[in-house]
Amino acid sequence: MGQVAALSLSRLSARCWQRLLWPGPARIPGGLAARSLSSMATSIRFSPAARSLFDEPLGIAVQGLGPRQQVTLRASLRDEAGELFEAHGRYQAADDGELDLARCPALPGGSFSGLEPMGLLWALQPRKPFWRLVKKDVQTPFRLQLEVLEGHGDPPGQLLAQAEHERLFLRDGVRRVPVREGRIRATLFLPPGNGPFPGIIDLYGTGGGLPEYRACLLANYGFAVLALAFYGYEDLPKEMKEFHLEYFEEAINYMLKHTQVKGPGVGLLGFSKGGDLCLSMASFLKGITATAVINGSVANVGAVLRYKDITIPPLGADAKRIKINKSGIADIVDVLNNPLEGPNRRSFIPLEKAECRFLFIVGQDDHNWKSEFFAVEGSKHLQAHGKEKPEIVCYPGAGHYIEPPFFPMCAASMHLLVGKPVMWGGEPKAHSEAQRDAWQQIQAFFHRHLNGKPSGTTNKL
Ligand SMILES: CCCCCCCC/C=C/CCCCCCCC(=O)SCCNC(=O)CCNC(=O)[C@H](O)C(C)(C)COP(=O)(O)OP(=O)(O)OC[C@H]1O[C@@H](n2cnc3c(N)ncnc32)[C@H](O)[C@@H]1OP(=O)(O)O
Repeated sequence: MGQVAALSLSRLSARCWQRLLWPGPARIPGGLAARSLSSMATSIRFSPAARSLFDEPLGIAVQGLGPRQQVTLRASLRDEAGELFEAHGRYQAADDGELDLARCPALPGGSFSGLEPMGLLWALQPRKPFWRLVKKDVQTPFRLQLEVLEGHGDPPGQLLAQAEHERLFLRDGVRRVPVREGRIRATLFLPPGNGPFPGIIDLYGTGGGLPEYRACLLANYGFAVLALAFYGYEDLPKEMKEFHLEYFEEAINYMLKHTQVKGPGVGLLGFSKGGDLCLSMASFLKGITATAVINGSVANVGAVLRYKDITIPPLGADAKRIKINKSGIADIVDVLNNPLEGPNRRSFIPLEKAECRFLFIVGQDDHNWKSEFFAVEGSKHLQAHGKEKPEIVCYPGAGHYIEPPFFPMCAASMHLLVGKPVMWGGEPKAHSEAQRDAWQQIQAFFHRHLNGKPSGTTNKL
């Protein structure tokens, strides 16, 4: 093995491989031999070294650069559909030839600028228009590729170093249990050990399928989390026409009967359409202690809701209120009718019937609908009926798709109800900061309200 390889190998950490590419002999006047290897071997250091959880910060540093050398760092990953997501940052090494993203600001001209240690992740953007980063198989990691390129040119200069890092979804010991009990179509994530653990039911919105990634990331923090499908999955209804709360009631009872789920009640976490379903569950069903809604509606939307002899119609909408933004993409923020006006009030969810605590997470630049208006009106409604004031956390500059930390912001994608791409809103940096804070707020809310009683006093259904 050549000297370069030997030198390179000596730098390899046990768990983090990197392929040093011999940059070729330095073009030194007079054709002299290349500079000493040590000055040529650039290396990348991740912390943690080889793998980390997707929602955890990742330390990134580059060593072996020249004093104040200008380089471009290019991050990329391919999702499970093979679609490429990329981001790059322009940097200048310190006087000692080290570049630590925690201490060194990105210069203008990249995907982001300023001191952004995680910018290479949250600024990832797809080559395919209207594509969103989702993780379908949470048992495998995303493989993050990082390249260090000479200079700030476009196209960039020669490759100085590259490395790979795995971004995981399941912490060691967290169990993934498919649930096909009765009509329930779900996946339960259980922390290591026997529990019992505070239980949460996690609902995404319009789109069908069974997104598991938020549920499993949450289970990494000690919750038993049930990712619940409710249409467009296996033998569930194919379309969003009507929902029966009895299906969701079955999921609550499944959780409260589970030996590893702590009673007396579960938490609900709902995003978008999943949010108003959680609010309806909280209003009509028993066994719910805490409900967190991310950019949800306080009116039933998109499909008829039924429970026993009760029917809540979907809030009306008017396609004429669809705007087209300067990029030619649909903006549906005004499409829904006002649930406080006239017959639309029949769609307002009777939150006053709920016996749980509420948390509303709001992206103030949400363009799917008026999430802040919904949260404020929900709060007024609860207080007007003598109920506890809900927690409302608003994030300026955050759009509709508030996901777990470091998911890149999706500015626009196909809205399966509208049948065309829509803009979701948000500004990437503000949206990323909102995701990090919201994730902490949600965990704290559930720990506060689900861990209230010692586990010995639980009374299950
Ligand atoms: C001009 C018409 C006017 C109409 C007037 C307006 C009337 C209607 C308006 C009413 C007002 C609003 C009422 C209700 C609003 C509801 C609010 C919301 O919920 S907004 C959406 C929130 N989204 C989510 O919560 C995500 C939910 N889940 C999913 O998206 C999916 O589970 C999944 C993508 C994570 C995976 O699903 P799966 O079924 O496995 O995916 P599949 O490969 O079958 O793809 C299905 C379909 O989904 C799209 N898709 C898939 N992957 C991606 C991706 N990575 N990025 C972007 N889009 C993706 C894609 O379109 C797929 O369809 P294809 O035909 O295969 O392209």
